[in-house]
Amino acid sequence: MELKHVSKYYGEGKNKTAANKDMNFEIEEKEFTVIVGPSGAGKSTVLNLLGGMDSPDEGEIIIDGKNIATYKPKELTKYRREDVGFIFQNYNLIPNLSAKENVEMATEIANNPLNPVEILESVGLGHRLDNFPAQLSGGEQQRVAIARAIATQPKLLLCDEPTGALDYETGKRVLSELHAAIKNYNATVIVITHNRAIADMADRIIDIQDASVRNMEVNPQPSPIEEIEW
Ligand SMILES: Nc1ncnc2c1ncn2[C@@H]1O[C@H](COP(=O)(O)OP(=O)(O)OP(=O)(O)O)[C@@H](O)[C@H]1O
Repeated sequence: MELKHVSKYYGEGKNKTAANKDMNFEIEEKEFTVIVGPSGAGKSTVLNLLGGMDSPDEGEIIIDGKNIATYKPKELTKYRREDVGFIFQNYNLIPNLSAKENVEMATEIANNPLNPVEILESVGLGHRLDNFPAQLSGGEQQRVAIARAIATQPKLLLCDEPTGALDYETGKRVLSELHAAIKNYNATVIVITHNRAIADMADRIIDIQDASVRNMEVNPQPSPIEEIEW
């Protein structure tokens, strides 16, 4: 995928600010990419653009040879539903649905979904199928969110601070499950993080500052997750 001269503005007149300004980068398929940068730099904005939750004001976003920046709302909905999985810091589960029902929310509208029970078992939650989010730990809730996101095998897994609310060990487990999606079904994974240590496990590190790409590095030897410490 490639971003070419992407800009996104918020506000009008003298309040107009660029959340993304002439943003350019490329990501190869099946890579684990980490986006780092200070608060307010424009990381979530670019993730939302990649996920078709919003459209840029300028530039092109090329995914699988298609420029999604030109998509109409209906095409964007289809793209989000079929090609993208989202993971958020605060899990975003539906409180009054069980773990299994939360995953079924995604699989019921998908074309080739995995089995919700099997996918929950694969993230170690086979014994938690009927529990509600409030009955689960933070790490367990995030693993339900991962199960929900990967149950439709999206090409693109977009994660906004997925370990931000988790302790060290649980954070590592969540990262390892996100990484497994690359091997398991050829996903491309992009993770926003404030934790630069996570960059050691990435194939690619994109550093965003002041709404633009400050630096991009390809990591020739990503470390196994078990070896990363922070
Ligand atoms: N919906 C919006 N309306 C107005 N301004 C916005 C909106 N979304 C983002 N911004 C502004 O755009 C800039 C970039 O925000 P963004 O959320 O992308 O940063 P971020 O790097 O993800 O920050 P953080 O690490 O704190 O989440 C900020 O100045 C923010 O205030």
